[in-house]
Amino acid sequence: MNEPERILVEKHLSPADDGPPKGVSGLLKRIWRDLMTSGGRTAESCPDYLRITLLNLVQSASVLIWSLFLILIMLGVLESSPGRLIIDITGLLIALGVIVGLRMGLSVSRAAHVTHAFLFACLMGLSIVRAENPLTMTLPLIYPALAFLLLDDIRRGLAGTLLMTAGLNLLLSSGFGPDLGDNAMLLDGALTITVVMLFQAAVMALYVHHRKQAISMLRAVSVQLNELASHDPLTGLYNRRTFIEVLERELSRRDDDNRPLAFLLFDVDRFKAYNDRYGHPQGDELLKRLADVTIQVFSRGEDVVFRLGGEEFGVVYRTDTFEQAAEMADQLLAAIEAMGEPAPAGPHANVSVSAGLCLVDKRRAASANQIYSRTDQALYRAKEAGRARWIYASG
Ligand SMILES: Nc1nc2c(ncn2[C@@H]2O[C@H](COP(=O)(O)OP(=O)(O)OP(=O)(O)O)[C@@H](O)[C@H]2O)c(=O)[nH]1
Repeated sequence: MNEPERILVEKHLSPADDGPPKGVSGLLKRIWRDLMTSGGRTAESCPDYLRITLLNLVQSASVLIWSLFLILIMLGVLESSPGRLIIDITGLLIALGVIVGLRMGLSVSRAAHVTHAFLFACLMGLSIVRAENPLTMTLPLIYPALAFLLLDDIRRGLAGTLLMTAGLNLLLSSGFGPDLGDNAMLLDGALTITVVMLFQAAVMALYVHHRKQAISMLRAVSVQLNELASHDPLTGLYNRRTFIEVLERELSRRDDDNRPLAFLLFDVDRFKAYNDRYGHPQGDELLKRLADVTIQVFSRGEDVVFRLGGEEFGVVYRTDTFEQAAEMADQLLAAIEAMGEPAPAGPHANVSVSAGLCLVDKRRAASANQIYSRTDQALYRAKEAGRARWIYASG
Protein backbone atom coordinates (compact mmCIF):
# COMPACT_ATOMS: atom_id res chain seq x y z
CA MET A 1 0.00 0.00 0.00
CA ASN A 2 1.52 3.37 -0.95
CA GLU A 3 1.52 6.52 1.18
CA PRO A 4 -1.74 8.25 0.12
CA GLU A 5 -3.63 4.91 0.31
CA ARG A 6 -2.21 4.27 3.77
CA ILE A 7 -3.44 7.67 4.95
CA LEU A 8 -6.93 6.98 3.65
CA VAL A 9 -7.13 3.45 5.09
CA GLU A 10 -5.85 4.62 8.48
CA LYS A 11 -8.32 7.46 8.47
CA HIS A 12 -11.07 5.07 7.50
CA LEU A 13 -10.18 2.60 10.25
CA SER A 14 -9.60 5.06 13.05
CA PRO A 15 -12.35 4.98 15.68
CA ALA A 16 -14.91 7.76 15.78
CA ASP A 17 -14.45 9.99 18.82
CA ASP A 18 -17.89 10.38 20.37
CA GLY A 19 -16.54 12.16 23.46
CA PRO A 20 -16.38 10.56 26.91
CA PRO A 21 -19.70 9.28 28.42
CA LYS A 22 -20.71 11.12 31.63
CA GLY A 23 -21.89 10.13 35.17
CA VAL A 24 -21.35 6.91 37.14
CA SER A 25 -22.57 4.69 34.31
CA GLY A 26 -20.26 6.64 32.00
CA LEU A 27 -17.36 6.00 34.35
CA LEU A 28 -18.17 2.27 34.54
CA LYS A 29 -18.47 2.14 30.76
CA ARG A 30 -15.11 3.85 30.42
CA ILE A 31 -13.44 1.41 32.84
CA TRP A 32 -15.04 -1.56 31.06
CA ARG A 33 -14.03 -0.26 27.65
CA ASP A 34 -10.54 0.48 28.90
CA LEU A 35 -10.23 -3.07 30.26
CA MET A 36 -11.59 -4.75 27.13
CA THR A 37 -9.51 -2.71 24.69
CA SER A 38 -6.28 -2.93 26.76
CA GLY A 39 -6.27 0.79 27.48
CA GLY A 40 -7.44 1.83 24.01
CA ARG A 41 -4.92 -0.38 22.19
CA THR A 42 -7.62 -1.57 19.79
CA ALA A 43 -10.94 -0.30 18.38
CA GLU A 44 -13.98 -2.04 16.88
CA SER A 45 -12.82 -1.33 13.35
CA CYS A 46 -9.41 -2.92 13.95
CA PRO A 47 -8.74 -6.48 12.80
CA ASP A 48 -7.41 -7.63 16.21
CA TYR A 49 -10.36 -6.20 18.18
CA LEU A 50 -12.19 -9.51 18.70
CA ARG A 51 -9.10 -11.37 19.90
CA ILE A 52 -7.99 -8.65 22.29
CA THR A 53 -11.45 -8.20 23.84
CA LEU A 54 -11.92 -11.97 24.09
CA LEU A 55 -8.53 -12.41 25.77
CA ASN A 56 -9.33 -9.65 28.25
CA LEU A 57 -12.80 -11.08 28.89
CA VAL A 58 -11.48 -14.60 29.49
CA GLN A 59 -8.64 -13.38 31.70
CA SER A 60 -10.83 -10.99 33.71
CA ALA A 61 -13.29 -13.83 34.36
CA SER A 62 -10.31 -16.02 35.31
CA VAL A 63 -9.04 -13.43 37.81
CA LEU A 64 -12.48 -13.42 39.48
CA ILE A 65 -12.83 -17.21 39.49
CA TRP A 66 -9.31 -18.00 40.72
CA SER A 67 -9.58 -15.29 43.41
CA LEU A 68 -12.95 -16.68 44.52
CA PHE A 69 -11.56 -20.22 44.75
CA LEU A 70 -8.54 -18.98 46.74
CA ILE A 71 -10.80 -17.04 49.15
CA LEU A 72 -13.08 -20.08 49.61
CA ILE A 73 -10.00 -22.27 50.25
CA MET A 74 -8.67 -19.76 52.80
CA LEU A 75 -12.09 -19.61 54.51
CA GLY A 76 -12.07 -23.40 54.66
CA VAL A 77 -15.23 -23.72 52.56
CA LEU A 78 -13.32 -25.61 49.85
CA GLU A 79 -10.85 -28.32 50.61
CA SER A 80 -7.23 -27.26 50.16
CA SER A 81 -4.74 -29.44 48.30
CA PRO A 82 -1.27 -28.56 46.90
CA GLY A 83 -2.40 -29.34 43.32
CA ARG A 84 -5.48 -27.16 43.67
CA LEU A 85 -3.47 -24.27 45.14
CA ILE A 86 -0.84 -24.49 42.39
CA ILE A 87 -3.53 -24.35 39.68
CA ASP A 88 -5.43 -21.47 41.33
CA ILE A 89 -2.36 -19.32 42.01
CA THR A 90 -0.81 -20.01 38.59
CA GLY A 91 -4.14 -19.23 36.94
CA LEU A 92 -4.43 -15.93 38.81
CA LEU A 93 -0.86 -14.90 37.94
CA ILE A 94 -1.21 -15.87 34.28
CA ALA A 95 -4.54 -14.04 33.94
CA LEU A 96 -3.11 -10.87 35.49
CA GLY A 97 0.06 -11.26 33.42
CA VAL A 98 -1.87 -11.47 30.14
CA ILE A 99 -4.09 -8.46 31.00
CA VAL A 100 -1.08 -6.30 31.97
CA GLY A 101 1.05 -7.69 29.12
CA LEU A 102 -1.57 -6.78 26.51
CA ARG A 103 -1.73 -3.23 27.84
CA MET A 104 2.05 -3.00 27.61
CA GLY A 105 2.10 -4.09 23.99
CA LEU A 106 2.50 -7.89 24.28
CA SER A 107 1.81 -9.52 20.90
CA VAL A 108 -1.81 -10.72 20.63
CA SER A 109 -0.70 -14.08 19.20
CA ARG A 110 1.68 -14.65 22.10
CA ALA A 111 -1.03 -13.76 24.63
CA ALA A 112 -3.45 -16.13 22.86
CA HIS A 113 -0.91 -18.96 22.93
CA VAL A 114 -0.10 -18.48 26.64
CA THR A 115 -3.82 -18.41 27.49
CA HIS A 116 -4.54 -21.42 25.32
CA ALA A 117 -1.63 -23.46 26.73
CA PHE A 118 -2.68 -22.69 30.30
CA LEU A 119 -6.33 -23.48 29.54
CA PHE A 120 -5.24 -26.83 28.16
CA ALA A 121 -2.95 -27.66 31.10
CA CYS A 122 -5.34 -26.31 33.70
CA LEU A 123 -8.39 -28.26 32.50
CA MET A 124 -6.36 -31.47 32.33
CA GLY A 125 -4.90 -30.71 35.77
CA LEU A 126 -8.34 -30.06 37.26
CA SER A 127 -9.57 -33.40 35.93
CA ILE A 128 -6.81 -35.10 37.94
CA VAL A 129 -6.91 -32.90 41.04
CA ARG A 130 -10.69 -33.14 41.37
CA ALA A 131 -10.85 -36.78 40.30
CA GLU A 132 -13.28 -37.64 43.09
CA ASN A 133 -16.01 -35.56 41.47
CA PRO A 134 -17.53 -37.09 38.24
CA LEU A 135 -18.77 -33.60 37.24
CA THR A 136 -15.14 -32.56 36.73
CA MET A 137 -15.31 -34.49 33.48
CA THR A 138 -17.63 -31.88 32.00
CA LEU A 139 -15.16 -29.02 32.61
CA PRO A 140 -12.83 -29.74 29.67
CA LEU A 141 -15.83 -29.62 27.34
CA ILE A 142 -15.45 -25.83 27.25
CA TYR A 143 -12.04 -26.31 25.67
CA PRO A 144 -12.72 -26.32 21.88
CA ALA A 145 -14.81 -23.14 21.77
CA LEU A 146 -12.29 -21.05 23.67
CA ALA A 147 -9.26 -22.56 21.96
CA PHE A 148 -10.66 -21.76 18.51
CA LEU A 149 -11.73 -18.27 19.45
CA LEU A 150 -8.48 -17.41 21.20
CA LEU A 151 -6.13 -18.85 18.59
CA ASP A 152 -8.32 -17.97 15.61
CA ASP A 153 -6.52 -20.81 13.86
CA ILE A 154 -8.37 -23.87 12.62
CA ARG A 155 -5.41 -26.27 12.47
CA ARG A 156 -4.07 -25.47 15.94
CA GLY A 157 -7.54 -25.39 17.48
CA LEU A 158 -8.32 -28.78 15.97
CA ALA A 159 -4.97 -30.30 16.97
CA GLY A 160 -5.45 -29.04 20.55
CA THR A 161 -8.99 -30.41 20.69
CA LEU A 162 -7.86 -33.85 19.49
CA LEU A 163 -5.01 -33.82 22.02
CA MET A 164 -7.42 -32.84 24.80
CA THR A 165 -9.85 -35.60 23.79
CA ALA A 166 -7.05 -38.17 23.71
CA GLY A 167 -5.69 -36.93 27.05
CA LEU A 168 -9.07 -37.14 28.74
CA ASN A 169 -9.73 -40.62 27.43
CA LEU A 170 -6.28 -41.63 28.69
CA LEU A 171 -7.05 -40.15 32.11
CA LEU A 172 -10.37 -41.95 32.28
CA SER A 173 -8.99 -45.31 31.21
CA SER A 174 -5.90 -45.02 33.45
CA GLY A 175 -7.93 -44.29 36.57
CA PHE A 176 -6.30 -40.86 37.21
CA GLY A 177 -9.33 -38.97 35.99
CA PRO A 178 -12.83 -38.72 37.47
CA ASP A 179 -14.09 -41.89 39.07
CA LEU A 180 -16.91 -43.16 36.87
CA GLY A 181 -17.70 -46.37 38.78
CA ASP A 182 -18.26 -49.29 36.42
CA ASN A 183 -17.02 -49.98 32.89
CA ALA A 184 -20.31 -49.10 31.18
CA MET A 185 -20.27 -45.64 32.78
CA LEU A 186 -16.62 -45.22 31.81
CA LEU A 187 -17.34 -46.08 28.18
CA ASP A 188 -20.37 -43.79 28.20
CA GLY A 189 -18.25 -40.95 29.65
CA ALA A 190 -15.39 -41.43 27.19
CA LEU A 191 -17.77 -41.53 24.21
CA THR A 192 -19.70 -38.48 25.43
CA ILE A 193 -16.50 -36.45 25.82
CA THR A 194 -15.19 -37.49 22.41
CA VAL A 195 -18.44 -36.84 20.53
CA VAL A 196 -19.19 -33.51 22.24
CA MET A 197 -15.66 -32.21 21.80
CA LEU A 198 -15.46 -33.20 18.15
CA PHE A 199 -18.89 -31.73 17.45
CA GLN A 200 -17.87 -28.46 19.11
CA ALA A 201 -14.59 -28.48 17.20
CA ALA A 202 -16.46 -28.86 13.88
CA VAL A 203 -18.92 -26.06 14.71
CA MET A 204 -16.16 -23.71 15.86
CA ALA A 205 -13.95 -24.51 12.85
CA LEU A 206 -16.87 -23.63 10.58
CA TYR A 207 -17.49 -20.43 12.53
CA VAL A 208 -13.85 -19.32 12.48
CA HIS A 209 -13.61 -20.13 8.75
CA HIS A 210 -16.71 -18.08 7.87
CA ARG A 211 -15.66 -15.19 10.08
CA LYS A 212 -12.26 -15.06 8.39
CA GLN A 213 -13.91 -15.12 4.98
CA ALA A 214 -16.32 -12.33 5.96
CA ILE A 215 -13.46 -10.22 7.36
CA SER A 216 -11.30 -10.61 4.24
CA MET A 217 -14.32 -9.78 2.06
CA LEU A 218 -14.99 -6.62 4.08
CA ARG A 219 -11.32 -5.66 3.81
CA ALA A 220 -11.39 -6.12 0.03
CA VAL A 221 -14.55 -3.99 -0.22
CA SER A 222 -12.99 -1.33 2.02
CA VAL A 223 -9.86 -1.23 -0.20
CA GLN A 224 -12.08 -0.96 -3.31
CA LEU A 225 -14.11 1.86 -1.78
CA ASN A 226 -10.92 3.67 -0.84
CA GLU A 227 -9.61 3.21 -4.36
CA LEU A 228 -12.81 4.71 -5.78
CA ALA A 229 -12.84 7.57 -3.29
CA SER A 230 -9.18 8.47 -3.76
CA HIS A 231 -8.56 7.97 -7.49
CA ASP A 232 -9.65 9.58 -10.72
CA PRO A 233 -11.34 6.86 -12.83
CA LEU A 234 -10.09 8.17 -16.20
CA THR A 235 -6.35 8.42 -15.54
CA GLY A 236 -5.99 6.30 -12.38
CA LEU A 237 -4.20 9.22 -10.70
CA TYR A 238 -5.05 10.41 -7.20
CA ASN A 239 -7.95 12.85 -7.13
CA ARG A 240 -8.52 16.21 -5.52
CA ARG A 241 -9.67 14.76 -2.21
CA THR A 242 -6.41 12.88 -1.76
CA PHE A 243 -4.46 15.92 -2.95
CA ILE A 244 -5.60 18.04 0.01
CA GLU A 245 -4.77 15.22 2.44
CA VAL A 246 -1.34 14.59 0.96
CA LEU A 247 -0.41 18.28 0.83
CA GLU A 248 -1.61 18.79 4.41
CA ARG A 249 0.42 15.80 5.55
CA GLU A 250 3.52 17.10 3.76
CA LEU A 251 3.00 20.55 5.29
CA SER A 252 2.81 19.02 8.75
CA ARG A 253 6.10 17.19 8.07
CA ARG A 254 7.95 20.39 7.23
CA ASP A 255 9.96 20.31 10.45
CA ASP A 256 11.02 16.66 9.99
CA ASP A 257 12.07 16.97 6.35
CA ASN A 258 14.40 19.83 5.51
CA ARG A 259 14.18 19.38 1.73
CA PRO A 260 12.12 21.97 -0.15
CA LEU A 261 8.49 21.02 -0.76
CA ALA A 262 7.11 21.88 -4.19
CA PHE A 263 3.65 21.95 -5.71
CA LEU A 264 3.31 22.12 -9.47
CA LEU A 265 -0.16 22.84 -10.87
CA PHE A 266 -0.65 22.59 -14.62
CA ASP A 267 -3.46 22.81 -17.12
CA VAL A 268 -3.67 21.82 -20.80
CA ASP A 269 -3.59 24.77 -23.17
CA ARG A 270 -6.61 25.25 -25.42
CA PHE A 271 -8.07 21.92 -24.54
CA LYS A 272 -11.55 23.04 -25.55
CA ALA A 273 -10.32 23.57 -29.09
CA TYR A 274 -8.69 20.14 -29.00
CA ASN A 275 -11.95 18.54 -27.91
CA ASP A 276 -13.92 20.45 -30.51
CA ARG A 277 -11.60 19.36 -33.24
CA TYR A 278 -10.87 15.73 -32.36
CA GLY A 279 -13.82 14.83 -30.20
CA HIS A 280 -14.22 14.12 -26.49
CA PRO A 281 -12.96 10.49 -26.58
CA GLN A 282 -9.74 11.67 -28.20
CA GLY A 283 -9.54 14.38 -25.53
CA ASP A 284 -9.82 11.68 -22.89
CA GLU A 285 -6.98 9.78 -24.53
CA LEU A 286 -4.82 12.89 -24.41
CA LEU A 287 -5.52 13.29 -20.68
CA LYS A 288 -4.45 9.67 -20.11
CA ARG A 289 -1.24 10.20 -22.08
CA LEU A 290 -0.53 13.37 -20.11
CA ALA A 291 -0.95 11.39 -16.90
CA ASP A 292 1.52 8.76 -18.16
CA VAL A 293 4.10 11.34 -19.18
CA THR A 294 3.79 13.12 -15.83
CA ILE A 295 4.31 9.85 -13.96
CA GLN A 296 7.37 9.14 -16.09
CA VAL A 297 8.90 12.51 -15.22
CA PHE A 298 7.89 12.33 -11.54
CA SER A 299 8.79 8.69 -11.06
CA ARG A 300 10.28 8.67 -7.54
CA GLY A 301 8.30 6.83 -4.90
CA GLU A 302 7.62 9.99 -2.90
CA ASP A 303 6.37 12.07 -5.88
CA VAL A 304 2.57 12.17 -5.92
CA VAL A 305 0.68 13.05 -9.10
CA PHE A 306 -2.98 14.11 -9.09
CA ARG A 307 -5.71 14.91 -11.56
CA LEU A 308 -7.43 17.77 -9.82
CA GLY A 309 -10.36 18.01 -12.24
CA GLY A 310 -11.03 18.58 -15.95
CA GLU A 311 -7.70 19.11 -17.68
CA GLU A 312 -5.92 20.28 -14.52
CA PHE A 313 -3.16 18.19 -12.89
CA GLY A 314 -0.93 18.64 -9.86
CA VAL A 315 2.30 17.18 -8.49
CA VAL A 316 3.52 17.33 -4.89
CA TYR A 317 7.23 16.55 -4.66
CA ARG A 318 10.44 17.21 -2.78
CA THR A 319 13.89 18.00 -4.14
CA ASP A 320 17.25 18.77 -2.58
CA THR A 321 17.26 22.37 -3.81
CA PHE A 322 14.76 24.92 -5.14
CA GLU A 323 16.64 24.92 -8.44
CA GLN A 324 15.97 21.19 -8.84
CA ALA A 325 12.25 21.76 -8.25
CA ALA A 326 12.26 24.29 -11.09
CA GLU A 327 14.24 21.89 -13.31
CA MET A 328 11.58 19.23 -12.76
CA ALA A 329 8.91 21.68 -13.93
CA ASP A 330 11.00 22.42 -17.05
CA GLN A 331 11.41 18.70 -17.71
CA LEU A 332 7.69 18.09 -17.48
CA LEU A 333 6.75 20.90 -19.84
CA ALA A 334 9.40 19.72 -22.32
CA ALA A 335 8.23 16.09 -22.09
CA ILE A 336 4.61 17.14 -22.75
CA GLU A 337 5.57 19.26 -25.74
CA ALA A 338 7.61 16.33 -27.06
CA MET A 339 4.53 14.08 -26.97
CA GLY A 340 3.95 14.85 -30.62
CA GLU A 341 0.19 15.51 -30.60
CA PRO A 342 -1.08 17.66 -33.47
CA ALA A 343 -2.08 21.13 -32.27
CA PRO A 344 -5.70 22.11 -32.91
CA ALA A 345 -5.15 25.80 -32.45
CA GLY A 346 -2.68 28.36 -31.21
CA PRO A 347 0.91 29.08 -32.03
CA HIS A 348 2.44 25.87 -30.66
CA ALA A 349 3.30 22.91 -32.79
CA ASN A 350 2.54 20.46 -30.00
CA VAL A 351 0.20 20.08 -27.08
CA SER A 352 1.40 22.29 -24.27
CA VAL A 353 0.53 23.04 -20.70
CA SER A 354 0.75 26.13 -18.53
CA ALA A 355 1.74 25.81 -14.89
CA GLY A 356 2.18 27.49 -11.56
CA LEU A 357 5.01 26.35 -9.30
CA CYS A 358 4.88 26.90 -5.57
CA LEU A 359 7.97 26.34 -3.44
CA VAL A 360 6.66 26.09 0.08
CA ASP A 361 8.33 28.46 2.51
CA LYS A 362 9.11 26.65 5.78
CA ARG A 363 8.77 29.83 7.79
CA ARG A 364 5.31 30.74 6.51
CA ALA A 365 2.36 28.84 7.87
CA ALA A 366 -0.01 28.18 4.97
CA SER A 367 -2.84 25.69 4.54
CA ALA A 368 -3.13 23.32 1.59
CA ASN A 369 -6.02 25.40 0.21
CA GLN A 370 -4.01 28.62 0.45
CA ILE A 371 -1.08 27.03 -1.37
CA TYR A 372 -3.44 25.72 -4.04
CA SER A 373 -5.05 29.11 -4.66
CA ARG A 374 -1.65 30.88 -4.76
CA THR A 375 -0.39 28.36 -7.31
CA ASP A 376 -3.61 28.65 -9.30
CA GLN A 377 -3.03 32.40 -9.59
CA ALA A 378 0.47 31.71 -10.94
CA LEU A 379 -1.02 29.28 -13.45
CA TYR A 380 -3.49 31.95 -14.51
CA ARG A 381 -0.62 34.38 -15.06
CA ALA A 382 1.21 31.77 -17.16
CA LYS A 383 -1.90 31.51 -19.39
CA GLU A 384 -2.07 35.27 -19.69
CA ALA A 385 1.61 35.50 -20.52
CA GLY A 386 1.10 33.35 -23.61
CA ARG A 387 0.78 29.74 -22.26
CA ALA A 388 3.33 26.89 -22.59
CA ARG A 389 5.32 28.06 -19.59
CA TRP A 390 5.40 27.93 -15.83
CA ILE A 391 5.50 30.82 -13.36
CA TYR A 392 6.49 30.90 -9.69
CA ALA A 393 3.69 31.36 -7.22
CA SER A 394 4.38 34.44 -5.17
CA GLY A 395 4.23 34.75 -1.39
N1 LIG B 1 -12.20 15.11 -23.17
C1 LIG B 1 -12.38 15.65 -21.99
N2 LIG B 1 -12.55 16.99 -21.90
C2 LIG B 1 -12.71 17.54 -20.68
C3 LIG B 1 -12.72 16.75 -19.52
N3 LIG B 1 -12.90 17.58 -18.47
C4 LIG B 1 -13.00 18.83 -18.95
N4 LIG B 1 -12.87 18.82 -20.30
C5 LIG B 1 -12.93 19.94 -21.22
O1 LIG B 1 -11.81 20.78 -21.05
C6 LIG B 1 -12.12 22.03 -21.65
C7 LIG B 1 -11.53 23.13 -20.82
O2 LIG B 1 -11.73 24.32 -21.51
P1 LIG B 1 -11.30 25.73 -20.99
O3 LIG B 1 -11.48 25.79 -19.50
O4 LIG B 1 -12.02 26.76 -21.80
O5 LIG B 1 -9.75 25.80 -21.19
P2 LIG B 1 -8.87 25.63 -22.51
O6 LIG B 1 -9.69 25.46 -23.74
O7 LIG B 1 -7.91 24.54 -22.22
O8 LIG B 1 -8.13 26.99 -22.56
P3 LIG B 1 -6.95 27.50 -21.67
O9 LIG B 1 -6.98 26.74 -20.41
O10 LIG B 1 -7.25 28.94 -21.45
O11 LIG B 1 -5.71 27.28 -22.42
C8 LIG B 1 -13.66 22.11 -21.70
O12 LIG B 1 -14.06 22.10 -23.05
C9 LIG B 1 -14.12 20.84 -21.01
O13 LIG B 1 -15.28 20.26 -21.61
C10 LIG B 1 -12.56 15.35 -19.66
O14 LIG B 1 -12.57 14.57 -18.69
N5 LIG B 1 -12.39 14.85 -20.90
